[in-house]
Amino acid sequence: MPVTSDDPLDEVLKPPPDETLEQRQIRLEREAEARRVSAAIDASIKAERQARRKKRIVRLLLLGQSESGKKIAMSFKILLSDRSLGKSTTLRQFQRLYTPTAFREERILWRAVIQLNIVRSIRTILDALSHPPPNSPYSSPRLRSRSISRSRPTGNLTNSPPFHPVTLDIMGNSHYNQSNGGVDMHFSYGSPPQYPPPLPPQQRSMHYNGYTQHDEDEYPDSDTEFTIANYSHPNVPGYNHGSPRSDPSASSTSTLNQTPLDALKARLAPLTHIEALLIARLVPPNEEEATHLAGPGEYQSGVDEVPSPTRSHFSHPNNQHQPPNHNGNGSGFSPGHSRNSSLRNQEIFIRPGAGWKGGLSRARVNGSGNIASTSGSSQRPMSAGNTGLETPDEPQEVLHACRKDLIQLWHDEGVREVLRRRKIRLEEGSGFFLDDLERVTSLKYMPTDDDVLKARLKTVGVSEYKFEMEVSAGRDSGAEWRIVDVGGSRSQRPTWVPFFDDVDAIIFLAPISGFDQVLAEDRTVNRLEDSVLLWKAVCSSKLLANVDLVLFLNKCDILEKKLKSGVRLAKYVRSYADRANDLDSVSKYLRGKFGAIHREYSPNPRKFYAFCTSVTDTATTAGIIASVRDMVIRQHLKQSKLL
Ligand SMILES: Nc1nc2c(ncn2[C@@H]2O[C@H](COP(=O)(O)OP(=O)(O)OP(=O)(O)O)[C@@H](O)[C@H]2O)c(=O)[nH]1
Ligand SMILES: [Mg+2]
Repeated sequence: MPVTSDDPLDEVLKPPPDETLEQRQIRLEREAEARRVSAAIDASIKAERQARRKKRIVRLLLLGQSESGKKIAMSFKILLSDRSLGKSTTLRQFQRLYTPTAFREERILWRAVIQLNIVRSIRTILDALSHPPPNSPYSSPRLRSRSISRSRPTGNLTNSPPFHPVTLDIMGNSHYNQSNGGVDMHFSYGSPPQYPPPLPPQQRSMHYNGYTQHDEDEYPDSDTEFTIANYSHPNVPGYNHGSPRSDPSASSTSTLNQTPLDALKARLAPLTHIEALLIARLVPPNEEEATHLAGPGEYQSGVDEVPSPTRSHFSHPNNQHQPPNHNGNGSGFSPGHSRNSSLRNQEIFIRPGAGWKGGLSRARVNGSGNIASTSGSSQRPMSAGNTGLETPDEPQEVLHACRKDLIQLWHDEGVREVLRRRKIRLEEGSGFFLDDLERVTSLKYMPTDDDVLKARLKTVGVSEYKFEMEVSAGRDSGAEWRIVDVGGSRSQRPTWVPFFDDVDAIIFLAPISGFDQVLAEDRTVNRLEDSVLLWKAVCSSKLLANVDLVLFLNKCDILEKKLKSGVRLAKYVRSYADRANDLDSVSKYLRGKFGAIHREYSPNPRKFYAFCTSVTDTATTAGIIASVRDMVIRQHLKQSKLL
């Protein structure tokens, strides 16, 4: 009696009813061969699985996803609050340390980013010169009156942003609340900010008072009271403006007259073309979003704190004031293409991954090279090298041709005065290369390691970078690292959630130098406060309850400069009171605060590791990254019961 089966495949696969002996023989041989191949595949899969088990995979998530976790994997995530605080720089540090060859070979690709950083800095200066503050150098009567009319306070708050008690969820989304109590992420402000602020600048503050205030000592409680000042700095002469003579190549520190200045601006007009060219090179053609042009506020931290009239011009597309252009009294820059001019405000960004590098690489090797793969050890750009003898490209040639004017502009005393009055502190911001113009505009310029770490390219999205350790690191040698980098701005934070799963450790970066600045995306929120809130959210997350947290209190180098220049933390964090205003005391205090939050908000007790970092500093960061790596590996091995 024939055996019946429910499987429709049986019907299809069964031998034909009129099969001859010869056909049967062939069929059986084929089936035997298929079984042999299948067994070989099974064996190979098994061997691969065993090999993967033996091979350690270190997953470093810059707020990104680890893999399934089925295999024995070292995985930890780097969680970074806010934007521009060093996630991508930390990633680059890992690459520099553990895949130095790949890092070196890719340095040339960063030249385009650095060129764009320079062009953007220059545009910031020229934009500022186009709208100089009243009675400052270069303010013609006409410009002066325009500037004054733009900068007058409105005298009423009808244009003020809504201002309510706010709850920040773990993703940084604000939820406005009617009440102020109960939930641990609530905080409130005592008074709304005035907007725009009155001129001339004067100290104005709003109070953040979300928690009970205590006197703190070495281990303060987690309640931090912030006073958010919208003017960040006292008018300390020379603050963050560097010395005009700091670049030995400076040809003069005199103030240009208006006419030579106009001539100089005209000579810099080709930078408009270069800017468009660089954007086209860096951004894939179909990435419409990423072609937005940056405005100054996005990459100079100095203006973030002041919602000045200049900023409001940049912030509101409908502002009556026309963007400057090279035909009028403008900066000499125009967007260089037909995009909406309001987009000039936005910082250029890339999707993470090496797509932009792939594009540049292809351009350089005429289509034959491609490093679109994110693997640091595979498919390197064929023409990349570290000889310093790279063929100069068009942007480099233009920058080289403009170098004297660029240097003169940057070292001009009148220009410095305008920047000072506008509170534009390029030196403090990201992607600052103007003190190195002589070097970086040379025709044979090859970015150094430090240059690559200093370069600024905003991240949007999530991407995993894989690389094999080139450098033997004890137990770590041969491990595969997977680092996921993400965009850190508030709008990007919802993309983090899926990556919270299956994590061994988190590195959280808090840019503590931002204590006197506000978020670009929400100018009612102090940057440090935002980090504190996000830290609380991460600590209290049940999803992450068993994950060890590592805290990087980052940008300590900028913090130190700020404190030394006379900016007092106590002005912004009232509970800091009359403690010493130096790096040691401030970092110790903030470390204590973050540690206390960690203790108070963690669902389960866990270890707390904190480091004061300047992740652009190669020497100090190397040691810190090595400690973190060892700690994570130890912890992982412990958990895997392999230790
Ligand atoms: N001086 C100083 N600059 C830093 C430090 N960390 C990062 N930077 C600079 O700050 C800028 C922003 O750093 P990124 O690493 O791009 O910031 P991010 O967190 O990836 O920012 P998004 O991509 O916007 O989320 C870069 O130009 C860095 O060189 C630091 O500790 N000190
Ligand atoms: Mg980034």
